[in-house]
Amino acid sequence: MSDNLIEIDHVTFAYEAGGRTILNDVSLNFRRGKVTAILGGSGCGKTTLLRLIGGMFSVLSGEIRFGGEVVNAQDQAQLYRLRRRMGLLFQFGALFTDLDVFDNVAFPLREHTDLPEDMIRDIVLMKLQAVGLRGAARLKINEISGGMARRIALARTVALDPEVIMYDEPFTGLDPISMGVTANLVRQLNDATGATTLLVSHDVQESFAIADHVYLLSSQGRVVASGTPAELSSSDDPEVRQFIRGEPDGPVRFHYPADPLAQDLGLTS
Ligand SMILES: Nc1ncnc2c1ncn2[C@@H]1O[C@H](COP(=O)(O)OP(=O)(O)OP(=O)(O)O)[C@@H](O)[C@H]1O
Repeated sequence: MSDNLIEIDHVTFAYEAGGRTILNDVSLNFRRGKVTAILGGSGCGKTTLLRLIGGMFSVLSGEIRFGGEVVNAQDQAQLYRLRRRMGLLFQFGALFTDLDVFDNVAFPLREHTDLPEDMIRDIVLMKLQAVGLRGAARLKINEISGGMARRIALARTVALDPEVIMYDEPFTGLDPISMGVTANLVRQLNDATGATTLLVSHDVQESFAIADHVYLLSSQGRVVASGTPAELSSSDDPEVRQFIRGEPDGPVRFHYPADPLAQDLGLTS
């Protein structure tokens, strides 16, 4: 059995035929049992990568393999089967506001399994326990904070014990304490369940704190660097350093390409 649960092998992708290339010959491996972070600026194709792993679109070239099986966006039966093994938490993973906390976490279990209600109850309480919110089981969604909502969404994502848990920007919009709590939970859920975690983020600090391995994507849809957080932190590559330190200008330019300002303002003769 390969060490990698998911392999992205020389993948090129555009949303429309002949349209802008979003991912440009990228290769990434996601090791079983590890937390791998995919970092990069806004619009570089991080979410797109998760969608491709989920088989929502077909790649133009290259291959995506999940557990050795080529993900084929055209094969609906295969996708249904594969997606059952994936937990996907998209940005602001919405909770159902007409259900309470307990029923939100129970939802995927009721929807996708024939488990009896007493077993569902035990699983839900265990998942809520794992995120520290068992005591909040009967609260309504409008009674909980944003940080709690994120933790409940995590509990719901792992309800079916997925082999891979994919998080898209799980830290967005959280205060620093909730962010730290959420980051630790992502790590703990990975380690406690033996799952493989993919974490898409542009938050360097939180991602580096919990990831085993990091990929940095460029705005051209290429892998700029990969390594452990320590390796990337000590990188001499100017683009890596710019991203990690959050510097506004560097190899990645602040200004979109333009004619000289003076020329645009009509100040040159
Ligand atoms: N359904 C779609 N159809 C066409 N273009 C899309 C679609 N979804 C995303 N894009 C474009 O693909 C590019 C990559 O988007 P993507 O959401 O993958 O980036 P990202 O790195 O996740 O960004 P962010 O950090 O802002 O979420 C963007 O330029 C976006 O406008």
